[in-house]
Amino acid sequence: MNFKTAIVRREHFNSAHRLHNPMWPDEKNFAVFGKCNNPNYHGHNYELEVKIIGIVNEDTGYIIDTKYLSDLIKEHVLHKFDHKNLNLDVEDFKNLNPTAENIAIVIYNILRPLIEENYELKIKLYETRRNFVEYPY
Ligand SMILES: Nc1nc2c(c(=O)[nH]1)N=C([C@H](O)[C@H](O)COP(=O)(O)OP(=O)(O)OP(=O)(O)O)CN2
Repeated sequence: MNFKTAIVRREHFNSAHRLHNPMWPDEKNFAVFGKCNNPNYHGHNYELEVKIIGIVNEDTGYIIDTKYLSDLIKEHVLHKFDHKNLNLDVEDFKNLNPTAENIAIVIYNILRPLIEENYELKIKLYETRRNFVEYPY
């Protein structure tokens, strides 16, 4: 039996950030990013959904063990991002604006090499209850 199915693991992390383009003057940064450009930074309670799509293994009934997936996310993503200032503490954002889009892409690029090639990986990241990003789309 070849059942292509998706399994999703949800995790969360809390991070501070500031949206800012260092190539622009302060006025333009404020005009584009508004309150998200506040130099004092601000925090979000991010909700992360990691979706793995693949064939269900006939022996286990699993696509991937959610405990294993959770441990991967914790070790490689949450450990780096949780209770951190993304702009100041996380190397991936030293030269990259930590928008929800860029955070989702960074998370995908961290996890992709850790997931078997024959599985699809999709990231959904909620920055607020009403704003979320999906990558790849
Ligand atoms: N395309 C993007 N637009 C915005 C991003 C982003 O990452 N990508 N980020 C922000 C702010 O950082 C923040 O997420 C917005 O916060 P807020 O305006 O408070 O959003 P809420 O949904 O909670 O509030 P509303 O009252 O519903 O607007 C802005 N844009």
